[in-house]
Amino acid sequence: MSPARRILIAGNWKMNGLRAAKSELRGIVAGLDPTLQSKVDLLVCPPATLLAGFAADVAGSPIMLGGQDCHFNASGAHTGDISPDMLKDAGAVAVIVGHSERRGDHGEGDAVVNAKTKAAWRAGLLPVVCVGETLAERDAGDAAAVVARQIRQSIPEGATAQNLVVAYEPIWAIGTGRTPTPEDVAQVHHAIRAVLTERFAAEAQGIRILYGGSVKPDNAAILLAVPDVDGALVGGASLKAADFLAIARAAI
Ligand SMILES: O=C(CO)COP(=O)(O)O
Repeated sequence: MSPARRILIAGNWKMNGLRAAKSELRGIVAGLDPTLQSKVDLLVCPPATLLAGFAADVAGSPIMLGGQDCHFNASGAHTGDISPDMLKDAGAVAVIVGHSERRGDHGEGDAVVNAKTKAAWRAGLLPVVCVGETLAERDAGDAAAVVARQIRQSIPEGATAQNLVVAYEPIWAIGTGRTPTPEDVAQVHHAIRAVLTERFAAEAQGIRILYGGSVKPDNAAILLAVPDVDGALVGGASLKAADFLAIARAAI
């Protein structure tokens, strides 16, 4: 972690959470002590159905809300899709794009992720662009190369330290309880920083790169201490306020 980059702990609730889950959000708001607030940014990405209802609960707190995906158009005939402008209108300040579950379940390639990133920018949202290799790619020794290619193709020109967050999520580590070694995480994050530097020069030093994939309270400190890891994108463990806060505390 460079002191120039503020730690970001983001929770991706995925397709989990009914209105009653508001109690967890309230638990996060209540658990934010001054030390945590001064050192860590917190982002909660609930299902889109909960965003507008959650906005009132985070008002006046530094907790940010985000969407989990967006369409690349601002509006139009796209049944079932949600535009970045709609997310913003509902209270989001950020949006996850290119999550491997979107890439896998919905066939979204780098070009679509690139278009969604631009759409997020147009709406004034902070995109969290996800990249990560499959187990076969990791076993073939291609993890860094695959991720570098995704970074080159998924991130449009014009990225800055303020308008982009990258999340490295090895697909085989998501929801499995398996994580890469700190050395493996360091190698891929270093490769990501190198490609960002090649493309965005000095701006790259300020772009936050999160690690995601089976981050839990008991492994968070080790993962967050890895060089070039500037925070975490947390799935399952973000659903409980106590776990999410424990991960955030492990970062400081
Ligand atoms: O995909 C993830 C976050 O976007 C990671 O999920 P888990 O933390 O449940 O492995």
